[in-house]
Amino acid sequence: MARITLDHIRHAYGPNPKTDKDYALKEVDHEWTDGGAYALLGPSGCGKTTLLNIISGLLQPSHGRILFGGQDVTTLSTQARNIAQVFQFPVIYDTMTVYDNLAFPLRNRGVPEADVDRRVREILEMIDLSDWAKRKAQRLTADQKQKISLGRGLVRNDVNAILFDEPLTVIDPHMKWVLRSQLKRLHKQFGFTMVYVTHDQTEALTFAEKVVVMYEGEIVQIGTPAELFERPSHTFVGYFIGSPGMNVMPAEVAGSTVKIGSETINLGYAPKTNGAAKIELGIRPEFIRLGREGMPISISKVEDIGRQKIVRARFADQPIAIVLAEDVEIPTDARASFDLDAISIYAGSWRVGREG
Ligand SMILES: Nc1ncnc2c1ncn2[C@@H]1O[C@H](COP(=O)(O)OP(=O)(O)OP(=O)(O)O)[C@@H](O)[C@H]1O
Repeated sequence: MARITLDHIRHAYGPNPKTDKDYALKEVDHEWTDGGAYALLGPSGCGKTTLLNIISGLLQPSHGRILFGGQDVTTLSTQARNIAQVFQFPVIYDTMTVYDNLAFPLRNRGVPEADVDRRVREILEMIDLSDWAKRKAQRLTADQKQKISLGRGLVRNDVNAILFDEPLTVIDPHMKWVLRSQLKRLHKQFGFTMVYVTHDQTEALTFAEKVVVMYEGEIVQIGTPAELFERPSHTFVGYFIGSPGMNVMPAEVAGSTVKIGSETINLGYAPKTNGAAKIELGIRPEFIRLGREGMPISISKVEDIGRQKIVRARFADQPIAIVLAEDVEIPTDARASFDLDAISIYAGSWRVGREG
């Protein structure tokens, strides 16, 4: 397995890119750890596939270099990069048996037959297809075929990285959960470097150690699931991660106080806004408390979602969501207070630190 270095990579599909807008992938300059499990997460069109294709070698970046374990592979073909790939739809040989499909990548590299057999049996067990080993693949359902594709991706343990492009799209919801947990376990056991593309936050947050959140061609944060939840670097991460997403409200900062409409909150520190024009305050719905004290709000709706309830309200003329445990009573004429440690201040959509 290998460390992946993305060295000042950018990509434009059209000729002569001039401004940032011309790039489907804006500058990426990161190093991904050997043996790390990364998920590329973001909405449709944000550049996930572009970045994955640059890593796999299907696409040459317009700028920058890509290195595996310190070796420049920018101009190498997909095959020469020694990676395994699992795509959204099954890529298998219909006329071969399930067993032979899984054995193919190993036999292709001259692995001794005894090792092929041991490894194929392990994978068959993992994807729960041991009983189907001798059947022709064409007789299988779409989701069984996709399990073979996954198995083929995992069968070799001498690859630099395994790349997954929305691999669970055709898998039924229960099996999705099972396979995701198995992938995670395999990662722990074998330490594969894995890159997993998805637009589904649950999938990204349960699979990955590090989630790479992309928005409009840019990586806006790379972090653990907890970091993305507690300290979103960009308002988009706040909206996109969590359900409901973070409350983001226009604000004004003066010293260590922040004003939202006519409400003033003392932060206890001065945020470093550097005179930015667009200032916002972000707070996740889980960190707002309702009680008799605090700032005025008007509640419009309470949604019961099982162990929690979501309160929809207006605060300082802004819509706001609040998440409470199911057994928390909401007082009449409730007022709201924000957990100060959970407040983030954003200047031009990016989270700012403290002055001094
Ligand atoms: N071959 C291409 N030629 C021109 N533009 C392209 C090409 N492929 C992608 N794009 C554009 O690049 C941008 C990023 O697309 P990309 O497919 O990388 O996003 P994505 O996040 O993978 O989206 P999806 O989840 O829909 O696959 C989009 O604006 C898309 O229209």
